[in-house]
Amino acid sequence: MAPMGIRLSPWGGRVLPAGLGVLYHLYSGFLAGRFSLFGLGGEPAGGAMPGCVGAGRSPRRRRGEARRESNLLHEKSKGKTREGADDKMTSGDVLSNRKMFICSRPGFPINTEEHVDAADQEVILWDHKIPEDILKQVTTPKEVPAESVTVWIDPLDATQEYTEDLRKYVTTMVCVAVNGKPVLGVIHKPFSEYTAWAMVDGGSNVKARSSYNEKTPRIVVSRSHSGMVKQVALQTFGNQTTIIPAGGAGYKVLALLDVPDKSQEKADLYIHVTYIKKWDICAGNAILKALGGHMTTLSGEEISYTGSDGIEGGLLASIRMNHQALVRKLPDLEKTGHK
Ligand SMILES: Nc1ncnc2c1ncn2[C@@H]1O[C@H](COP(=O)(O)O)[C@@H](OP(=O)(O)O)[C@H]1O
Ligand SMILES: [Mg+2]
Repeated sequence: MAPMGIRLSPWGGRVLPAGLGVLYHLYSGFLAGRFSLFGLGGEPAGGAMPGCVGAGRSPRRRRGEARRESNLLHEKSKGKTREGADDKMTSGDVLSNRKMFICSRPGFPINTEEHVDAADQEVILWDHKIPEDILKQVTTPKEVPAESVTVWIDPLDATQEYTEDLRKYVTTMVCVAVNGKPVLGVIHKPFSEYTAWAMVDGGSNVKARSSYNEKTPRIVVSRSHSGMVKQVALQTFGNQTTIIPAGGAGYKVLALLDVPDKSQEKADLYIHVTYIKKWDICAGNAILKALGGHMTTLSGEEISYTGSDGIEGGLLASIRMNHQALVRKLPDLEKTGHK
């Protein structure tokens, strides 16, 4: 098939093809290729690029890796979080955001972490072919009205850790929500080239582990936006509980799953107590939901992926556990002053 532009208008309001398009890019090496260019700081390898697949395998990728080794990240602060931490951004965030936005531009509202110039006319070429291994997994195609779809993109999760060269925490994420409910999530680890995806009532390439420790769980928490999470975890589950500080919301959801990547730590629960943005959590929420798990606020409310960018009520993620029983165990953060 001749290469086509990335505009997905031919797909109309069908969420399945839009989601599969995202998967296509991940599997084709697109994101890995773009990520390797993060150190370049200037123009990404666009223009004559033969397509998303080619980008993943080009000599530019090797040059980009060399630059990454030299630490040319063009790090800056976008401002402060509510808790006063630097809200960091690098050229990696910007370049990844631009490529993911353009490559996913389907005519739906897209919420991305970084700003995209509306006048940016770059065209990414791809042939709209979905690999067989993905197609055969998606068992129940769905058609939904375009107005009900929102897409959330986190072009580089764990930016703080990326600036510290803690690459194992870094992911890129895409999520499709329908009527605010997370339906399709993709979490990609560009530095180990591992991708997890799952679609609610559809397919997945990742599963839950066979057992979890509900009584004295290992709890994965933020290392850079922790707030009072350790106190909350220990107060709820006792001093025997193991706390695993880690970067990135994508990494922390993967910690709950059966992920073959060697650099991935394993945990039984993911708890976050401070404010967090929806592009950080939508993909993980969709994957957990598709696999029978849960991601809610700390008071057990479902998170709606429409409207505001962030959530105030903290986060509890679990799989193969009695989620509502866990919610009941947690203290009321407003009352205990742990917020
Ligand atoms: N209090 C807060 N305010 C704003 N963003 C927050 C936050 N707590 C966590 N996040 C964001 O959520 C993601 C996971 O955080 P953490 O690693 O601390 O668990 C990071 O996303 P980015 O790296 O995409 O900015 C981080 O910036
Ligand atoms: Mg993020």
